[in-house]
Amino acid sequence: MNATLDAESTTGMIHVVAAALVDAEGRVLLAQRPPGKHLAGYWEFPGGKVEPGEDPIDALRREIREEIGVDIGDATRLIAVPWRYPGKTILLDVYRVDDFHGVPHSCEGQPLKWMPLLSLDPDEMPAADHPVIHALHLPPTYLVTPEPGDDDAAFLDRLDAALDRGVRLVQLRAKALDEARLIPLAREALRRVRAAGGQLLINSRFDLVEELGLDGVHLTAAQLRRLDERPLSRQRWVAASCHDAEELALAQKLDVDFIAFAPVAATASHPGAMPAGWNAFERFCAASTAPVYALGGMRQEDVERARALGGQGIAGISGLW
Ligand SMILES: Nc1nc2c([nH]c(=O)n2[C@@H]2O[C@H](COP(=O)(O)OP(=O)(O)OP(=O)(O)O)[C@@H](O)[C@H]2O)c(=O)[nH]1
Ligand SMILES: [Mg+2]
Repeated sequence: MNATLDAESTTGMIHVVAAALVDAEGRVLLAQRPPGKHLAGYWEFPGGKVEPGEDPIDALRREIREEIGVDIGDATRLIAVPWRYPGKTILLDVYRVDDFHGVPHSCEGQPLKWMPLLSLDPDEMPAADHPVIHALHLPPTYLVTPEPGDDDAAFLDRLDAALDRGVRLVQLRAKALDEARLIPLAREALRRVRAAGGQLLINSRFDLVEELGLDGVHLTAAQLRRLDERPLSRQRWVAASCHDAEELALAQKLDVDFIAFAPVAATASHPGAMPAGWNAFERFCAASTAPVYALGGMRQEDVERARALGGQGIAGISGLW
């Protein structure tokens, strides 16, 4: 269940590096864990334990050479998941590798298979890998719409412009609209987001997700306090906003798929809120098992910084709209 780790419990954590090796067709390589080992039979990302004093990237190169006989080029940080199994706590530190030399083959007798990114099946992978699947599916930017004003047509034009710029994950945040306006607006926004190959979540209103065929809900921190179980099936996204470690624990208890941590920097949309800063963002990402977007005062240029600190990317209202 909830695998949030506080500072004390991270001591004794086994640091495991693993590679999501992605080929030119967008397939990812999985290896089956051998009989008799921890989590035998599950399909995992190739990798293994970092040796004492070893640099994680060196460990990744070594493990990938030993296990599947390929040399890796650039490896980009994807997500590090702190996870507690009975009797064993790991930090599953996963890198995405699109650049590798050689044809992967089984060096230790383990079965290998290439899976299309969108067909990864959580049921056949270890629990610590479930957030990694999400991190592979989520884009680096997450657009949160501003409150629609009086002009729906102008709002939808701005949405189209964001989609044209490459935004693929959108949260419709329209808390002030009554249903007579909200429902048709959500339907039209969904049509446009889908036409661009994107996904649309709605703020708060999980009750509308199935009815409108939306891709999920984004919960407020207040909802995290009220709900006692995940409001939607695993087939839909459940995201949440968090401001501190206490809210992270609530989000993880509800098993949310990803998180927006706010406010990282000062933002015009929430002028009274005290920015938490990048150091707090990095600590929050390290404690979270779920992918985390930086929210609050973010601009496109901040994507790399957020990723370098262990985040999924940036979420934004004004900076992406
Ligand atoms: N490589 C890898 N390990 C994972 C993944 N997910 C996950 O929970 N693990 C766990 O992380 C640890 C990886 O360690 P490992 O590959 O070095 O070790 P092992 O258990 O195979 O055996 P060993 O101790 O004989 O080397 C195992 O406990 C494994 O169950 C994953 O996607 N890739
Ligand atoms: Mg291994």
